[in-house]
Amino acid sequence: MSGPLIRVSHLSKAFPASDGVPVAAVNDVSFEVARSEVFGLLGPNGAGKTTTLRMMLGLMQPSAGDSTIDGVSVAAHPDQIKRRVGFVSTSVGVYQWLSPREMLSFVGDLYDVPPDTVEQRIRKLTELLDMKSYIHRRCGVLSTGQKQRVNLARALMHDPPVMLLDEPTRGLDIVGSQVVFDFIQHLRGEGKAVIICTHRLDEAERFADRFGLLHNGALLHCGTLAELQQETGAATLTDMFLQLLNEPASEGTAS
Ligand SMILES: Nc1ncnc2c1ncn2[C@@H]1O[C@H](COP(=O)(O)OP(=O)(O)OP(=O)(O)O)[C@@H](O)[C@H]1O
Repeated sequence: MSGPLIRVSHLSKAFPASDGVPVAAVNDVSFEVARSEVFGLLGPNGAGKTTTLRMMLGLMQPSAGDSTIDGVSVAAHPDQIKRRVGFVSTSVGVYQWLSPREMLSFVGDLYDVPPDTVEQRIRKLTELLDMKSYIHRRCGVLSTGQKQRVNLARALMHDPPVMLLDEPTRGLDIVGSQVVFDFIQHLRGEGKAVIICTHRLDEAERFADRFGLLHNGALLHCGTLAELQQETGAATLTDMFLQLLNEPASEGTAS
């Protein structure tokens, strides 16, 4: 289908708070991501990144707005979203007692991928992510970097058009991080639409095509690095953020 693979429109989430004033975790956020495009959704702690991803995945009901993945609305068809999205997060664990091979095969079954295709994909992903030496080892004994490779492979087993990555390099060394960057390049080459949430602004600057800067639930800036530089007058994403953080907080509570 043509048009952006991801369309987030006027997405909002307010949480009730103990003092009675609701917290606007996400406030009227809209953006789009095209095929083969990598979008960096960036923001300091508590900016609303994870809440945005959770709503996009259909794991949390928005207070307002909607998001569509490959033309399918999460509000109308939450059950159809998971087939269209791969999700990588450091908090999504691997199954301790299964080997990467068994786990990938299990995930393929879960998504009704035909057995021949499951085998093909396991072979391809094992090669792509260089997992051959530990593909039969129990996941529980793998290193953090090896587990993350299994997680990346798992997210691609059902070959979704869209990939969401939440802090994919957290806890990884320079080699592990490079594996993630290469994986992102691979996704781009495969025509996926990719969203990455990260605090590593230096990394984001290297691999993302466009950026959305979230602060207190609001998307304050959205565009390419050149566009953001022009808009904010700052040279780097880090400088842009320092500038944002120094602005008086006007958001944060729902109206
Ligand atoms: N279930 C919840 N109930 C109440 N408040 C919540 C809930 N989930 C998130 N929040 C609040 O919403 C705001 C946004 O949280 P969110 O986890 O989306 O931020 P984030 O940008 O992912 O932060 P971080 O980078 O620290 O992971 C925070 O103020 C958080 O405390």
